[in-house]
Amino acid sequence: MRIATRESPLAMWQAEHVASLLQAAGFATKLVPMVSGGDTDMRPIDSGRQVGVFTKRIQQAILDDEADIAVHSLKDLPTEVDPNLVLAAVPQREVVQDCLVSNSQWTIATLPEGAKIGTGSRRRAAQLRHHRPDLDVQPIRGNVQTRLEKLRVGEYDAIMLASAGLTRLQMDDVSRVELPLDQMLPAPGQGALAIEVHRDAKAVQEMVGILNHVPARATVTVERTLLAALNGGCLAPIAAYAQIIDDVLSLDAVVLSTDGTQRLDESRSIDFDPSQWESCAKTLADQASESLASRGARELIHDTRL
Ligand SMILES: NCc1[nH]cc(CCC(=O)O)c1CC(=O)O
Repeated sequence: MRIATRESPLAMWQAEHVASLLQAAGFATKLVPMVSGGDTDMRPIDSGRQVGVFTKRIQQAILDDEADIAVHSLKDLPTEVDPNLVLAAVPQREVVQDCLVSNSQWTIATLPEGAKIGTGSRRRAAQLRHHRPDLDVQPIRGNVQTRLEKLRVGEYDAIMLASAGLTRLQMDDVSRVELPLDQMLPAPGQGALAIEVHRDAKAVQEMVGILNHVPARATVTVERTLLAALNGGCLAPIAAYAQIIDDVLSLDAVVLSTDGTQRLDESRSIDFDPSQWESCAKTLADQASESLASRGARELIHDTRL
């Protein structure tokens, strides 16, 4: 099984993780590393570029038969699907939270007045500004290691990252504070992996299907359906986190203005039936997106500045 992946350390870890799961199931694997446009172009991520900067090159490898499966961070995968590809599996999800990384274990509450915070994410920026309008939020680019280096040399007082990335890279020595979900709700799909396969490669789809985790698949489907319904794209200040606890599928979602002054939130739940996971997920997402849209969510996210 040829596995297409980006070359960044995090992407390589993720691909190796999927490879080891497939090996444990008896399949031989081979990594096919490649460089995506998102890795070479260091402009802020939304300055006139299309969505999918991290995923297109990897997807192309499947379409060109250079690889059998593509491993992505699900969060980076655009909600618009390529008709020639199928999402064959979403493995069990890891820690979903974001964290604040600084040399002083700062929390959102204890950050010094006017501190300079690095993030490329409007979702993170807006939630942070909502709590702390005094902070100076500035763009940052590059992979996890590059960002940590910028923090180390003092370009920023703190940066925000997904905890999943630091956990996967075993960066336990990095001084960070996990942010509570009620202050910093994650991006749709954060902490989950996505495995895409060619539409026609039915045998590969079936093999990879053993890695699919129905609760993970259902929860990310809720989050991504909501994002798509609000025309969000991966860059919008939309946060969503779905969970299944005791056969109840629940969703928390937040939509903000970029400056953080306006904030709409939504929480709802429905009974979860694993055999109907897709319709449960879509029903919950539709109810939530209608509620948010009726309160002006689509108008809020038009502003594309950081
Ligand atoms: N956009 C980059 C990206 N894509 C996925 C992750 C982290 C891993 C994950 O969320 O699954 C990251 C880095 C970050 O947000 O800190």
